[in-house]
Amino acid sequence: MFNILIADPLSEDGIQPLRNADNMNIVIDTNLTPQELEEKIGEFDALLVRSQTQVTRNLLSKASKLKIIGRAGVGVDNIDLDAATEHGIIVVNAPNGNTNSAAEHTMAMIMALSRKIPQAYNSLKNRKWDRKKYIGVELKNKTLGIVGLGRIGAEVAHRAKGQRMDIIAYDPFLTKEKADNMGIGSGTLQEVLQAADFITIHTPLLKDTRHLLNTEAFQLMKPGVQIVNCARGGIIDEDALYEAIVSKKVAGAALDVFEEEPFLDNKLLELPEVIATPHLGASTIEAQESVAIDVCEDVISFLTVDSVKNPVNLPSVPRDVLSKIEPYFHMAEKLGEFLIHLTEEVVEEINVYYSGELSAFEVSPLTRNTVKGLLKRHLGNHVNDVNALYLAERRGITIHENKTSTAKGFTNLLKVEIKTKSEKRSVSGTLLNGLGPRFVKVEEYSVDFTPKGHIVVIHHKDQPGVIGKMGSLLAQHDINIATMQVDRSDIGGNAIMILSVDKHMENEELAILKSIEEIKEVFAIDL
Ligand SMILES: NC(=O)C1=CN([C@@H]2O[C@H](COP(=O)(O)OP(=O)(O)OC[C@H]3O[C@@H](n4cnc5c(N)ncnc54)[C@H](O)[C@@H]3O)[C@@H](O)[C@H]2O)C=CC1
Ligand SMILES: O=C(O)CCC(=O)C(=O)O
Repeated sequence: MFNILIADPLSEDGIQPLRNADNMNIVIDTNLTPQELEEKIGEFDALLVRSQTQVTRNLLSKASKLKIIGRAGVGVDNIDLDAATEHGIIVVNAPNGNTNSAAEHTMAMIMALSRKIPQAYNSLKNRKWDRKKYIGVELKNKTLGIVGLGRIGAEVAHRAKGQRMDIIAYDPFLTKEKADNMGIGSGTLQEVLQAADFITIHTPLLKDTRHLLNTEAFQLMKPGVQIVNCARGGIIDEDALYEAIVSKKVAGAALDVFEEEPFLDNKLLELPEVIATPHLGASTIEAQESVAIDVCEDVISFLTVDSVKNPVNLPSVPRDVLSKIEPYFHMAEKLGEFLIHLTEEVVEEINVYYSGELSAFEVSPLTRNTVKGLLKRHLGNHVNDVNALYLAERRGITIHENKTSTAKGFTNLLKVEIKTKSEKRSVSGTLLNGLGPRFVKVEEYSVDFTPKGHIVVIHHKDQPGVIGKMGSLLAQHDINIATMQVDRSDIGGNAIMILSVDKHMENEELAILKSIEEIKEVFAIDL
């Protein structure tokens, strides 16, 4: 049974997939104080939130069972992603479900701002019939500057064109060609700020976008510019905006989001030029249902079959690519698990080589699995796909991915190599159609065995009688050899023996093998 905590209000229809799934114990508690949440979080496998609950490093340090955080929405700035990654907790969001609603809300804000609708409404409510005070401006032929042309920014552009506005956008990923195809202009941030009559922000809140609109940015703008923020508080420096409005540089601002949320007081609200909503961009029945369904489906899928559609702290791999590389996941992990047992030294470097058909794919999930397998020996089950690379990096291990299209006789080959201060060890595996994974090389030796069960790797001198001695010693200890592979560098040179035996080899049994003069190294690996 998985315990799921829903800590912010989610659409009841949207959480139906969770209610319908087997083994899910759902607790809905949207009134927990941060302290209460900290006390409870240790019981839960999954946490579902919107933008209100702050998922801090401190909270995550108490979340000993937590495997997944679902953010029913886009922005994940209320979740400490680094801490989640370090704890091996996957974060998923719902990037598409509220795009329309946020774009529609932005358009509603632009129109309400341009015609001073909230101010006029308030005045009328106060029984004043004032037609002179609330003269607005048309949107037609005005320039809308869009900062951040992702999903929502692009939807706003389409809608604003319907209002016959001219659009100019800035986004680090916006090419001239893409802008031309959308029938909009593009420019640098400075050009957009200088050209626009209305400016709307649609970036995430990141280190680079914090206070993107600050005093210097306001100075670049046209006098009388109007500002809309339906993205995140903090992208606009609220003090600078306040000054820009008081000095009449900015004629008006429509804000759905604020530096501090929720709040009871904010000096911007004292200004008649400011209209505001309490973070309602995604607050529609459709958006709430859609984002809740998306995260619930990912939570179920993660807890039951370990796959997700919208990971935030894992690379997202297209479904068709995933279906091609998925069969290699198990082998990648086993290669790592096997290889780490061939050294007692500190690993400094991991090289993963993808050859043959594998080289055509996005393989980073396989590298993660390999590193997970490598680290598991010393870090246990605490290491997973989410934190494997982070944990390796923190230990100063460098990781390289290499690809070649030829696979030396195999259709696909995955080779993993580790380097320590004084050693270099490697193992290669291939996936045989219908036969599953086979390990085909250990260091320079050609072998062929299934990475399963109790494996013994023996480095020895190529000399008559070694195999016999070893076989009889194992027999004396009632250890049955199931399979045996032997290869050598040259006659009388170094050789390797890979045994698969029927039981786990105890240290004393390994010591007996090591006592054979021609045997140089023995490793026992349980896969
Ligand atoms: N008010 C509300 O209720 C809602 C707010 N949002 C906010 O809207 C934001 C945008 O959402 P989406 O469009 O879905 O995200 P998105 O990821 O599709 O688009 C964000 C765009 O911002 C661009 N960007 C990043 N840094 C930039 C910079 N320094 N200057 C210019 N552009 C930059 C990115 O390249 C990307 O194209 C989200 O981060 C979220 O915080 C989203 C939904 C509802
Ligand atoms: O959960 C909400 O209502 C806020 C939505 C939002 O801000 C987002 O998706 O980034």
